[in-house]
Amino acid sequence: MSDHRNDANPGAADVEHLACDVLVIGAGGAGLRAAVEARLAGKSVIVISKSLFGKAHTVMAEGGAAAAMGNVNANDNWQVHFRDTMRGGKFLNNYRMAEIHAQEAPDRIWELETYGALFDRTADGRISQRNFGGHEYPRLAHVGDRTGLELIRTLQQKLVSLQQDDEEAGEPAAKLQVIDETTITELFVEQGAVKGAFGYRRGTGAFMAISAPAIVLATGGIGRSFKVTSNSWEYTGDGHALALRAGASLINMEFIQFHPTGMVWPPSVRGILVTESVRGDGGVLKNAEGKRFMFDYIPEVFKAQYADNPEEADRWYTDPDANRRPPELLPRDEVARAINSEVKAGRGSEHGGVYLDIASRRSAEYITERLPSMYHQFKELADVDITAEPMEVGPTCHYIMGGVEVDAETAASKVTGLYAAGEVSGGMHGSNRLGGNSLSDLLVFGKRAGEFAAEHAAVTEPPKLGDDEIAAAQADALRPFANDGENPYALQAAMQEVNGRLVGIIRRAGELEEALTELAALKPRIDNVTAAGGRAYNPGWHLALDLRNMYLCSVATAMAALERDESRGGHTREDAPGMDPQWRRVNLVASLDGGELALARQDVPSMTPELLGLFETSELSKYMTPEEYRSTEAEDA
Ligand SMILES: Cc1cc2nc3c(=O)[nH]c(=O)nc-3n(C[C@H](O)[C@H](O)[C@H](O)COP(=O)(O)OP(=O)(O)OC[C@H]3O[C@@H](n4cnc5c(N)ncnc54)[C@H](O)[C@@H]3O)c2cc1C
Repeated sequence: MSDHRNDANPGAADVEHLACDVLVIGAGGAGLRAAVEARLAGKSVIVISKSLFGKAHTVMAEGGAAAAMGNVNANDNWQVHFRDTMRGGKFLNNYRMAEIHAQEAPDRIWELETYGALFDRTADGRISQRNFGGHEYPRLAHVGDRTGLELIRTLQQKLVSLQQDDEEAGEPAAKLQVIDETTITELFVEQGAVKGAFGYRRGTGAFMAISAPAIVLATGGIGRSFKVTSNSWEYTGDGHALALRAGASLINMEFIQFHPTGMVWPPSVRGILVTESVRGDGGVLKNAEGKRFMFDYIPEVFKAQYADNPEEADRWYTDPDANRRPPELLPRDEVARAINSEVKAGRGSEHGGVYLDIASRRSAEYITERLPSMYHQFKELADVDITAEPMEVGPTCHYIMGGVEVDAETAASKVTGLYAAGEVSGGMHGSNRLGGNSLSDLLVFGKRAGEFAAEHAAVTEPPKLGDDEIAAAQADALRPFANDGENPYALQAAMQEVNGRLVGIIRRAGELEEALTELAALKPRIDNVTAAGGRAYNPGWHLALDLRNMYLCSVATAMAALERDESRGGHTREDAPGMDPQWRRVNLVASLDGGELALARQDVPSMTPELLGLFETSELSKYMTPEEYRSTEAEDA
């Protein structure tokens, strides 16, 4: 290895140059599905991944992928899935995305089996589907509680098969390269269109510039901006920030999902996810007094669908058509708030959570067969045998509903040639995502992003990157070595502390203002963050570069959370409880204006009469203004 890689001041020659038709940033489900589609369209593709290939969040997904295949309950269909998704998102969803998602998810799941996936089966040999919060029927296609592993394994296998098809290039992977352990730090843009990206190899610190007329962002979420999170180290909002800096917009960044059940003990594992499948398969939540408390927290809008007594709730598992669902399976925002309230009222568990009990309700064989990863996770990390004793759980930052504003049909952002799919995109889930809807979202819109990125590349001249812009990106990446400020870990901890204390599950206007002031005070410190040592294997330097992305996302979230003075889905304002129908018509759109974040209000597009007709007027009236749902009645008539 040449010694330049430890040099904090290399010259412009120290940059590896690559080119392709479609550059995919991120190798989770969305990125890999996009890459498959773009390659199938005949385009050359490069996939970049910050972590090891195969180690994206998608691989961690446990519960399953939601798709209305109707295998377990024949009453299920795309219209019911669409309704559930809109209800879960409290009707703020981009309705067209929710419609496309519900319609196309079954095909994307079946297609995966043609790529080699094998989902668990029903007794009659069809793909099995399990219950999950907010889904009216069993809908999650799954492989035990390791569904994401099967998804990633299959997509990787498909990529490898596509790498074998290019004899003319001489090198099998020439037209479908995967470059892992590489972080993209900047996008190159000219006259409103993307033309490439800049990054560095994490192992060596070597720089890379890739020219491409079409780029798909598939970088996942922002969880690492919070201390207690189910997200792993690489989720620092890079794609969100890259999009902003390139001129794209982010919508609804105030909506962050705190999953109700993360581990709370021991401290070293706090935040690690406890899958919702535990509740889907019969687990119930109890407080320190042994009370099954969720019956006390069923909101008015959900009373028709959720049982108000344990007998009916338990009967639902064997006879879902004649009984209402257990309240433990309310959408995640409701359950997380309920747990928060129990703990606050002094009825929490020993370590500040509540109890999740499946041991007293299902046999040990059932638990170890249905939830093998959970069994091992608790045994190894907490020395708890979940077949014999309850788990201690509490809310953990899990998913961001906000993200890059995209066109529903094409996944295109506002910047020409820039597409976004998966968790980095916004709109699909409205104010709250239903469990299982992310894996299906990333398959449906990953495919679309790949398809339309390939289409754009086909009609666009290969771009050229200028030496000056590459040198500027390189100088930005090297700045932490020349700075004389603070350690990046201390700054990340400070930012996490502000977000956790002031922008968490329950928010108040005064605290959000305080958060914005405290974040602003962090800005010059982040600009002056210092990296010590050389460029090879230097996680401190990597974090120093990630910090500015976390900062932009944190400010966008706090600004939007302050502006939206109502409570909806993953945004709860103690000083503005309840949903306001006027706010249901508003998306908050963040963009950069002269380097500063600016927020604008934008109308939520109205649903078509056909889609509105899928709901009872009595339900629409809980979310919409009278003019909105009455105009529907008039159109229907
Ligand atoms: C523990 C856990 C369990 C979950 N269970 C479920 C479930 O059962 N069902 C469900 O629907 N959802 C589930 N989710 C959510 C779901 O897994 C994620 O939302 C989804 O996988 C995101 O997929 P993605 O393709 O958008 O991004 P990811 O899978 O998160 O992949 C992002 C990729 O981008 C790369 N990347 C990031 N930044 C950069 C950069 N700057 N440069 C280059 N590469 C970059 C990363 O390295 C990674 O390869 C779960 C999430 C977690 C954390």
